[in-house]
Amino acid sequence: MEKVKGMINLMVDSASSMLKSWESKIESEGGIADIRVDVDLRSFSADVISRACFGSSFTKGKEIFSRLRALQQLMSIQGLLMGVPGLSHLPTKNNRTIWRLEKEIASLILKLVNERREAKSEKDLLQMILEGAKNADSGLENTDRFIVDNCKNIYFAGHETTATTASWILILLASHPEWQTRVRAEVEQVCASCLPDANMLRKMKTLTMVIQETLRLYPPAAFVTREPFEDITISDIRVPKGVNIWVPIIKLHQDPKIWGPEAHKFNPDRFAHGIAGACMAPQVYIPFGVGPRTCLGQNLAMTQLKILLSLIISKFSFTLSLNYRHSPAFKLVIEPEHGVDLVISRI
Ligand code: HEM
Repeated sequence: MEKVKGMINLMVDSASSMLKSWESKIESEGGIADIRVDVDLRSFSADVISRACFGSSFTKGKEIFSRLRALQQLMSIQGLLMGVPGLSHLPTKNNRTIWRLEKEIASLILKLVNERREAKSEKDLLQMILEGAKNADSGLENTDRFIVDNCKNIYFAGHETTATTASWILILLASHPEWQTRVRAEVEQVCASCLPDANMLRKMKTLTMVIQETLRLYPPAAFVTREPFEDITISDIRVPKGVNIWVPIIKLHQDPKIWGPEAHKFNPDRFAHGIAGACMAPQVYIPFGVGPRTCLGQNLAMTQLKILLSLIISKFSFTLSLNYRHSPAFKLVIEPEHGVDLVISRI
């Protein structure tokens, strides 16, 4: 969290430039505009992850992000078949495109890495990955693979999930104006027309509840996966060593036996007394996973979401556009299939 606090200014900076573009659009359209926001949210979170972890901007990583997005779309077509052994080695049209994209992403990342090696920059995540690779000392091919895999992981895990969560939050606030009003009142009271800082973010209780409830109903990561290293028994199910176990987060998050009869309803108040107060079994609330492999970036994501949302809500009011079609879809993350269109006006 201490490291994340040092990133707050760059997050405010990235969000502000996106919101300026919304302001100009609204002004040019006479005070109210229908804006497709999900693409902007993705660029915003890509910019934050590029600057926070890789010391470069979104513009520089743009080609990597666009190929990762194409890769994500292709891999989601395979859906649950993804875990079937051998399938990814068949030279189908999809697989051949996936292999091409993976090669291009790898060479773009290595290009970025070489520029960094020459520039000898500060100790950000990329620098730590490079040092880790040096220490592993396992031959050039393996070293490059270590670097590429780690960078790819952070690029993808760090921006799609956060951008998608921001999309779902805006959809839910647009369709629950009473919560929009409550969050706006809190932000106005806490920030008093100043830009948000770490201390202010800590005080945003209502906004935190809204984020928690959104992550309950629309957890972007659909599954947590595990592989047993030996034969195990869970309840009365025998799971042999090496079998992939997929835990569907959404089933746990919306089980009426755990969350009550209104489990499917958007009600951030259920988190008024924390996660333990919200349900019968707090260990099933796992939007960021669980245990030693829990999400590495959850503080970064929560901070980024609070900054973005507090800035949006203090400047704009919004409703769902008639162009919006509700269709949560599994595309490696659970995202709004047809994008997010909002009708936005200045306050
Ligand atoms: C709302 C945003 C996010 C959500 C919902 C989310 C969710 C998750 C989930 C469910 C896992 C799997 C955990 C497990 O298996 O127990 C995970 C892992 C991971 N996440 Fe996130 N994540 C988010 C944002 C981020 C960000 C911003 C970053 C990077 C800075 C990040 C980096 C990672 C990494 C590196 C892992 C793998 C950790 C490991 O295997 O040790 N995530 N995330």
